[in-house]
Amino acid sequence: MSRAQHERARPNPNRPLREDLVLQACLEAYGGVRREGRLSDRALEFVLRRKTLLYSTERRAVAERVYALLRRQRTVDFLLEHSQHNFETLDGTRQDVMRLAASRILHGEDPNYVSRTSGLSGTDLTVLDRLPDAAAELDALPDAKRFPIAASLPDFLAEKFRAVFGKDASRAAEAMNERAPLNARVNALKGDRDVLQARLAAEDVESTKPTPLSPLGITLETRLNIFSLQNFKDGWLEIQDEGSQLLGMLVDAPPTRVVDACAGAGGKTLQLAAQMKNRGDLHALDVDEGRMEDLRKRARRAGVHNVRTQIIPPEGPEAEAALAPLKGQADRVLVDAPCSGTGTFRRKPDARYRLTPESLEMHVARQKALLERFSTLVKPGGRLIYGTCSVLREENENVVEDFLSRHPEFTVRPVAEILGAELGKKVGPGPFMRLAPHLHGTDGFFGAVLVRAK
Ligand SMILES: C[S@@+](CC[C@H](N)C(=O)[O-])C[C@H]1O[C@@H](n2cnc3c(N)ncnc32)[C@H](O)[C@@H]1O
Repeated sequence: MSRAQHERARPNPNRPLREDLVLQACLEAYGGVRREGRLSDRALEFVLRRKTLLYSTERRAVAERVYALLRRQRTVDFLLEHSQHNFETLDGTRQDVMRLAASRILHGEDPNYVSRTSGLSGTDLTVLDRLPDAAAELDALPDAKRFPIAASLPDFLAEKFRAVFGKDASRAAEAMNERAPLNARVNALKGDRDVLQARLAAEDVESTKPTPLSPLGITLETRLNIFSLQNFKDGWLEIQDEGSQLLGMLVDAPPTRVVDACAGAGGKTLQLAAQMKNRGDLHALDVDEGRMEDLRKRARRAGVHNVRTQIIPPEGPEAEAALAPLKGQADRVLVDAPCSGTGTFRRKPDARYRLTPESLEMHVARQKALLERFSTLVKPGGRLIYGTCSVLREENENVVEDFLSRHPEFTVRPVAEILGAELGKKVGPGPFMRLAPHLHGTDGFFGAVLVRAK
């Protein structure tokens, strides 16, 4: 790294932001999501990689502002459309300048400062003065109309949130619109989290505290780039939400034969390898070659060497043939199924706008098919663990119930029997794990443990 690059990467919270550069980068990244259909993290990465002149504080501001707007996109559009009658006919860049400014005000920034720092030549920002009236209009709407707009959810999803959370739907959606904490899991192959906390303190990480539910987790607050920490490079920690850690804990993997059927980039695979104390056979399967490659890199960093990765075809006789050697062989099979991601809106705020009733149906059909296929790998007496990062019943309880109706050889094992009564009660109620940000501070996760008769 050159001295100039090092200087730019060094966080200095007292240096004023160069607002014109920040705004330009925000417009490019937000435009990439809204108009070119890019995923938010990819759009930001794409833009920020080229903005080599931005300081780290400015990069952070760009990411925060774009995410904040994506979280509140429907609300912001309502407010602007009701503050300026011709808003919808303005050119895209002007609209986005106004959206970014309105979102900053909505998130508590001083309106005068926002107006002063948001103007691109020719953009009239007097619209911002009328936002409070539009907000009052929104508040006055009947609840059924107000909720989807205030929560920035598509109508069909707002309805589903009501079905799941009832009178807590607003609180649940609000919590999904907060920034997620930065959580990590200690690599138990290296040591415990007290030791990790001490090591991070020695590396100048400002604050770490234990996560309340997962005994493996810490929440970090730091302006440093996690990936440049020596502890990260040495495999002491993995970035992983606390809810995801709890789902991993449900597997309770013995050091024998375990299958992680939708292993992806290996968030849970590495946790399972640690549960297995690096012994036995851990089969990590996925259809995505790129993610499997990431998994292999992460496994090397974590010092994991009981994992075998296998790319499998997504369906059809080839998929069945690829799985044949594992049929009836596994003590544990984790199906961490692809899903709507409704539990992870805090981290992927744009995901909600891509979801449709049709795509949800597609997820459900695939979840049922995956559970069916991978259940055949469980040996008698073994366990099938089904999980999603969705809060919707369609993808969770209903998929499990559908499976059980066709498979009397499987029965539900209450999660409290795996996690212990105290923790089990916190992640319940009922036999399944059902996590949500407003209740647990985690991402939304579902987990079910099914046991195959001997
Ligand atoms: C929720 S993600 C898994 C996350 C991962 N377990 C972790 O903890 O990081 C779901 C994964 O399922 C994979 N997948 C999709 N269809 C599949 C199939 N037919 N067989 C196996 N994996 C599949 C996707 O590629 C994706 O990586």
